Amino acid sequence: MDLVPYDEWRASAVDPAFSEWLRSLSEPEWTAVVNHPFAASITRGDVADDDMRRYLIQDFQFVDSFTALLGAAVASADNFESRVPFGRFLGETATTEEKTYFHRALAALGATPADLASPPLEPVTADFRALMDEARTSLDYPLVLAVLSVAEWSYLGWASLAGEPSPDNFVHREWIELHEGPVFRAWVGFLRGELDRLGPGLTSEGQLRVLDFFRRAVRLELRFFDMAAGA
Ligand SMILES: Cc1ncc(C[n+]2csc(CCO)c2C)c(N)n1
Repeated sequence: MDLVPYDEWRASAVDPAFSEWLRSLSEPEWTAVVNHPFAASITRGDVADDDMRRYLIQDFQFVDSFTALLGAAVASADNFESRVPFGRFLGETATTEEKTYFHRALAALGATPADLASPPLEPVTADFRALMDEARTSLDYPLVLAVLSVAEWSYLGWASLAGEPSPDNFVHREWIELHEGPVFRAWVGFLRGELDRLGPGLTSEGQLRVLDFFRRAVRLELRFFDMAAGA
């Protein structure tokens, strides 16, 4: 979508939230991520083991940089109240659930310890890690938020489309469960709320910089699923 400045867009928007400006200006890629055939295949539980293994091996490398970026959010947030949810998420999800899921799922798919420790990176994985490193080293809280929100909000998007029954295979079922439900929804709501709180007060250049990071992250999510689908 065209680059309409936030103040101009807000005047005629149904939902004038800053996060909604970021999302709607990231179309059509946003919708392509949420409705991606690979994600739909996860929700049906019919991704082939070889494809799921390749995706999760690359994603484990993604999650490593993502976890480092959560640390940058703790460090760069503008107040104590905001630091706490990042610290809680780091402790509860990133270091426990996600880690045990990856280890169990990749073992079940026949991956080796080397596949987890230092696999060859696909170009999109390297590019995504570079964007997260750029946000992390900027220590600019709205930029950190932009990249984190895309990762979490877009995953909530496809996982929310999962129907019943859940797949029997735990590799598929738990990957869906990690990305939906009330706790994950509240976490995404918190991230969006932070963007909505801070975005409107940025200069128009600052707002466009946040949009640039947001859009780059959305394009990388799309390329990541394309890679997983073997495209
Ligand atoms: C390419 C890619 N984008 C987003 C996510 C979503 N995600 C990343 S870390 C994390 C927290 C722990 O669940 C979540 C939900 C992903 N896994 N892979």
